[in-house]
Parts: sequence; C-alpha cells; structure tokens
Amino acid sequence: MSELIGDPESATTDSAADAPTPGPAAALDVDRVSFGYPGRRVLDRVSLRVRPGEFVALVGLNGCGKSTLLRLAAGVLRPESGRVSVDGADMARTSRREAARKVALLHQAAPAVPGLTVRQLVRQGRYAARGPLGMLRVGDDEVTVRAMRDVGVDAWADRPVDALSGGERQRVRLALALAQDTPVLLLDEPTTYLDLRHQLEVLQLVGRLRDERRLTVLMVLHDLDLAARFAERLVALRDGHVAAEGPPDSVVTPGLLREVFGIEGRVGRDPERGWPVCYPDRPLRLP
Ligand SMILES: Nc1ncnc2c1ncn2[C@@H]1O[C@H](COP(=O)(O)OP(=O)(O)OP(=O)(O)O)[C@@H](O)[C@H]1O
Repeated sequence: MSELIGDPESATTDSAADAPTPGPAAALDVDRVSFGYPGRRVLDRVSLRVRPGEFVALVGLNGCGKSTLLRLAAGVLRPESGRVSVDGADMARTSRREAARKVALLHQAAPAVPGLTVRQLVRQGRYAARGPLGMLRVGDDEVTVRAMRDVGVDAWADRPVDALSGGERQRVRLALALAQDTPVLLLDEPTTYLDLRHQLEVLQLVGRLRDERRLTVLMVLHDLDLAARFAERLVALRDGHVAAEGPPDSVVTPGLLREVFGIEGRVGRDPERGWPVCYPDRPLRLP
C-alpha cells in the first residue's frame, strides 16, 4: 500500500488554486547507501541514479534487498550511511509529508481495511499531498478518479477492497500510488497476482505515464523478460551490491543468469521485436 499521511476523515476545502498540478520530472539518487536490519547486513555502499523521466527495473534473487532499497528511496527507512536524494534534496532531512509529495511507493501486498471501498482507499493517496491539516482540496477528486481510470478500476469505485480478488486489489494499490501524483514512482512487484494481460497493461501504463508525465520510475520486477522489454535500464542486486547495470541488451546475458540468479540458461531474442528473452535451464548447485 502506498505510504499515507494525513487524516482521511478530515474536511474538504474549496480553493481552486489548490488543485494538484503535476510537478517537473525529478532525479532519484542513491549514493553509497549501506543498511542492515539487526544482525543482518542487507545493502553495502549501493549507488544508483534514476534520471528524470527514466524507467529502471531492479532485479535480483529473493532477499537480496530490493524492497529495502525501495523503502530507503522512499524515505521510509533511513540509510546507516550514504545518502538518498530526490532532485538534490536529502530524503533523511525531508519530513514524511514532504517525502510523500515527491515519492509514491507501491508496497508488496498489504491487508485491506475491512469495508473500505476502492474510491475511499485510492483517495487516501491525496492526503499525502495535502497541507498540515491533511484536508482534501478541489481537484483531489479529479486526481482520484483519473488514477482509478488510468488503472481501469473506476468501475469498482464503490466496491469494498476486501471483496476484490488478489489481482484486482493489486491494481487498486497501483491506483492509490498514482493518486499521490508524485514525480517519482517506486513500484515493488506491481505485476504480482496479475494475469498476463493485466501484467502487460500495467507495464504499458507505467511506460505511458513516464512518457506523458515524465514520471521517474524505479520498479522491482521478478520477470526478467518483462523487465528487459519495458525498462530502459536494469539494475541487478547481489550480496548487497549492484552486480550489473545498463540497458537490457547488455545486462540480460547468460552471465547475469549465472552470477545473479544462480541458474544455467540461454538468452535469445524475440524474432520480431528484438528484445532479450531468457531460456532458463536449471539452477546451479550453490557453493
Ligand atoms: N523488517 C525486517 N527485519 C529484519 N530483516 C528483514 C526485515 N525486512 C527484510 N529483512 C531481511 O532483509 C533481507 C532483504 O529483504 P528485502 O525484502 O529487501 O528483499 P527482496 O530482495 O525485496 O526480496 P523478495 O524478492 O523476496 O521480495 C532479507 O534477508 C530479509 O529477510
């Protein structure tokens, strides 16, 4: 679920001047960031930069620190050392409210509040962008409806979220993140639970929003073929370090399958479109 700030039950104000406007594209910089949980080192001097309006996919084995890196990038976690900044502003010195105006984070699945409707949940994305009293303003409903429409969940606006399927809920969570209307979008496995059609739709939507609104996107994806097809650049994590990064053509190789994913396999090309396609054979025996 998107990080939320403000009181969802507070009143609506009516100043047209407060209508939300999309901000300019922003750069996300992770500079030599180290982080661990008690007794477990996760990231060791990791650096990565997502340029304004760029779409980067973060890949790697389960537990390698992808979600942790996204949470650091969103300012939810603080680095032990190093710095995360959005357009030069240090996220460690940015209030949660201000951070939520710059960066929206779609978490891995979070439980739905019983009875909360789709519209109520998606509208909560607007409170992150609000003033000190967390009040809704004119234009917020428009952004909420636009976010629901973009993701194709507007027909379910009055349905309770806890009565939706896993894939339907995942799309609602994406609408919630979009409703924050931030220049930077961090998506943690946004295609989880989605059927093939909706996986493609979500990734196409993110690509379109990047083009139209110059969103800066950092997305965790487990499906290397989809990552290679949709992202401009891939960053692969292993053992707390960036093991590989670059355009899909140069990163998605048998060496990446071996070194980062511990599998033997081949990489071919889509015969018509030319993008890399993985043919995994077997897991390698762990050392
Ligand atoms: N709150 C926590 N407390 C302690 N350890 C944690 C916590 N959250 C994550 N970890 C550990 O930190 C490591 C990195 O976790 P993280 O969720 O960032 O991995 P990930 O790459 O996103 O994994 P996955 O692909 O399975 O989602 C894992 O070993 C995990 O067990």
